[in-house]
Amino acid sequence: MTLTTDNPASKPVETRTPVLQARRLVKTFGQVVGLDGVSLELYPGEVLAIIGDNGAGKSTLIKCLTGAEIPDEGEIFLDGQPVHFKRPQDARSAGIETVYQNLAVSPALDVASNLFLGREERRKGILGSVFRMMDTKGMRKKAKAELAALGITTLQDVTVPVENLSGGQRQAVAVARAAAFGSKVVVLDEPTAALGVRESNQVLELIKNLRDRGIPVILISHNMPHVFEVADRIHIQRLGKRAATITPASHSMTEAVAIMTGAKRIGNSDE
Ligand SMILES: Nc1ncnc2c1ncn2[C@@H]1O[C@H](COP(=O)(O)OP(=O)(O)OP(=O)(O)O)[C@@H](O)[C@H]1O
Repeated sequence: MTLTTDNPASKPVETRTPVLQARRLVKTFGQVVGLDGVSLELYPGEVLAIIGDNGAGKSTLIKCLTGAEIPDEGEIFLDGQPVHFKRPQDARSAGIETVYQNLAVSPALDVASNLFLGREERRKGILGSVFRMMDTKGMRKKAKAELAALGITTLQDVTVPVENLSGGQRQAVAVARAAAFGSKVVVLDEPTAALGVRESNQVLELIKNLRDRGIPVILISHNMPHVFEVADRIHIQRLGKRAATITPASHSMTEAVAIMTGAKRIGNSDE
């Protein structure tokens, strides 16, 4: 990490280019202000958590970053270049993969088919080009390799329909799908919300593996212990603004909650 301390306020200044950056995003819904000038930076090799009370603007922020909403004002940069996503497919094509809580997997399809959903590979030669036959064997082999690379050991058989898997295993498939195929950024919306303790721990390990493989992660979560376990930095949303960006080392969970609710204010907010 490149940090300098020679700015007037003698606060550390980040000199690296963020992988993904938002500058002063504004999004209104009629009279309701969803985002009120929010900035965010995601740096290479980090897990950035976004926390905030209900209605603080977490989902709206993520939607703007992933093409599901178009901000009214503000700018978004990917690898330092301005981007203007009009729909989720634009963000996906640019390498931003999002795993939403509910629509993450197709239950009737097997693990390998889910990993390759929308990117199916055809057989070589005339069987693929004319008869449009899928390269099922090849995709299964690659799916296994991808799961192994992510350290996912709970999915031995990639031919099992996803509806037969546990909640944690399904989430692992969804995350693996987002992480595969050279994605630049993975956004996870409440990935542990519906999971038990053991399954949550597996997903948290998976998030750490993604980061260790060089894929930065944005994690939205209401679960403070999970956030404090995996996040390198924590962006706190409050009333449509960034109230602060902290780290698990700089602040306690109690302080994070106090900032979230407005009981405590600190210097680096956009408010
Ligand atoms: N499509 C929409 N139409 C109208 N208002 C909306 C819409 N989407 C979000 N809002 C409003 O914008 C504000 C921010 O909502 P948002 O869903 O981003 O918050 P959140 O932090 O994700 O909350 P939660 O934790 O409850 O999911 C809220 O006041 C919400 O009611």
